[in-house]
Amino acid sequence: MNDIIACAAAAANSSLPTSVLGVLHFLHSRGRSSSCVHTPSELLRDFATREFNAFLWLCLVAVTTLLLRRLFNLFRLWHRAKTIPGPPSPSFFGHCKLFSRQNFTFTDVLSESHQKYGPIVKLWLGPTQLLVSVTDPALIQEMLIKAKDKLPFTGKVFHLAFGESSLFAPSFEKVQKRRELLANELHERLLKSDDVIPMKVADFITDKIENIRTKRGINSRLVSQHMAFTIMGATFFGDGFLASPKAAIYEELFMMIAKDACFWASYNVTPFWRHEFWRYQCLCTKLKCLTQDILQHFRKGCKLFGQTDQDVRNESSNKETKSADGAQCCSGDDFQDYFFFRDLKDHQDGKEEPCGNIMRVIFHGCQTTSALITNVLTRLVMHLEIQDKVYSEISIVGRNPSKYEHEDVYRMPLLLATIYESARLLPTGPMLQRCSLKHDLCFATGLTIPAGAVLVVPVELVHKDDSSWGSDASDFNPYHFLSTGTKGSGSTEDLSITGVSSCVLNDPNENAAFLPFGSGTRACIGQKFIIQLVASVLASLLKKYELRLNSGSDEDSNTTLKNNLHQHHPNSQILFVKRDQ
Ligand code: HEM
Repeated sequence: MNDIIACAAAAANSSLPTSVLGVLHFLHSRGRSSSCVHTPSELLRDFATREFNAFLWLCLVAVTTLLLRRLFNLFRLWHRAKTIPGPPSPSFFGHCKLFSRQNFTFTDVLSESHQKYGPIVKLWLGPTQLLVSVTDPALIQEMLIKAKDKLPFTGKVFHLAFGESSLFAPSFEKVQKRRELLANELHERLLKSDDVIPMKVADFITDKIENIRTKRGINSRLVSQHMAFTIMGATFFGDGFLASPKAAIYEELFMMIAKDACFWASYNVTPFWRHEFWRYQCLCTKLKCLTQDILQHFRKGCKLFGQTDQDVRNESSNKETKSADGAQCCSGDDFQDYFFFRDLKDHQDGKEEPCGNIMRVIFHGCQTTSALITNVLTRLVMHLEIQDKVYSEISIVGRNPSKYEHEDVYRMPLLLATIYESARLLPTGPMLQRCSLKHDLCFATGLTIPAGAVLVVPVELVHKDDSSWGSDASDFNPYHFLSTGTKGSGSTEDLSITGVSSCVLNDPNENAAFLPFGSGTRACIGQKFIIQLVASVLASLLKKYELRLNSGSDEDSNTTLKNNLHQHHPNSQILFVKRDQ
């Protein structure tokens, strides 16, 4: 024993860990007090058992505290939710079974509940998951301003396809800076007088339509996808990009990824064991490399895109960067001077994918814009009287072009109203979703929504609510966005031909029940920008072509929800009939 003590003393002077000293002290005290003699190994085992028991006790206390806290939160949630009206929960598992009832969608369940219980209802998605749906415009406005976060799984589609990035992230703190930068950039572009992207984009699209026009017409979804991609591509890579052979590859890759993105994100556990998943991941990597490749050329003033195909091939082969055929992508440092990265060096956390944000925005912009254009085209071919009036409006404005042609769209109230009305009747996203994970949400009315509840706005119900839109809320009527006034341009005589003579476009965002672009803290920042571009492109198209529904295609305007986007179903074939000019 003396050896052991000597050892301990030596250790005390050295840097032995204190736990070892503890063992030695323990052995020493045991050796002195116990009458029976234990071997050191027995003593060590005894000590280890006690330590292990202590550890188990600690774990037990920690887990019990955690569970008690959860239980406390659960009771708090149940107690606070009591004040919110809603159908009684049919079982411990909540209302989930209701949603799986055949031919009964989530919106149907919400619609039924709202009719019965008023503009704010709760539904239990499970014993611990509370969903609160709001349809009252004033409450919605307040809620969308106060609840800044989205659910933790929001953006999984983007994350899986494009890696770690800040835009579209659940936490507002994380997206805030990027939102501001992108919004400023888009705003600057709108103000730039020499930015004639809309005209070039429109020319490019008309050329394409000329090439793919057949006697049977063009599939509306296909042409809309192409228009949306052209708009987004020109916006982020410059209009020279459109003429590049890489544009077609890029578009194809994007469409392939868009088709499967929601499917792979729907897995709770990412299916690493499936070959198809790895094939999808491979496509995503190719897209990433191609984006970097294109951006690198963008940095050099987009000269590449004005060059011949041969130049493109030569230049590419000299580069370390490989294109869509796979392999190595260039480093994020190469893009530091691209506007998306400007001023962001201080905010980059190092984990972000260099092109993640651009791919996210292009993806979101393409998906939503193409859904909106399909929707507008379908409305125009189904309401020829409106198409004729829009055409008259375009012709009149065209006779007196403004200083910058792309500003002319602001002198076409009926065209803009048609776009807004199409977005109202078929919003691209059926639901806005928010949450406040940490704090209860207190409304001016005194209502409190407990922290942790999922907040949703069933946009379609709000958009078709008679109390906000009148008795014809479900009908297509662009005049919902127009009011009679004295503003407008062109001669009164001319404008009276259009039937919208003294009509003025109301600011759609003044109506709290208009939410295709969301509202509040996390509202879409691309709204103004995309409306202007879509209107410009449509004006150029309608000036050149009369749109007709191919008699063979189905006029049924049933809608489906695909990849979280509303779509007309079945797809209409549109004839682009050339006008005499
Ligand atoms: C017709 C086209 C578009 C529609 C219908 C649309 C719709 C939406 C909607 C509904 C949201 C969510 C808003 C909310 O939760 O309150 C959103 C978010 C967003 N949109 Fe759009 N969008 C469109 C085009 C664009 C474009 C062209 C851009 C950029 C160039 C853009 C950038 C964004 C961004 C960055 C967010 C994320 C905001 C955040 O997470 O904080 N959008 N958009």
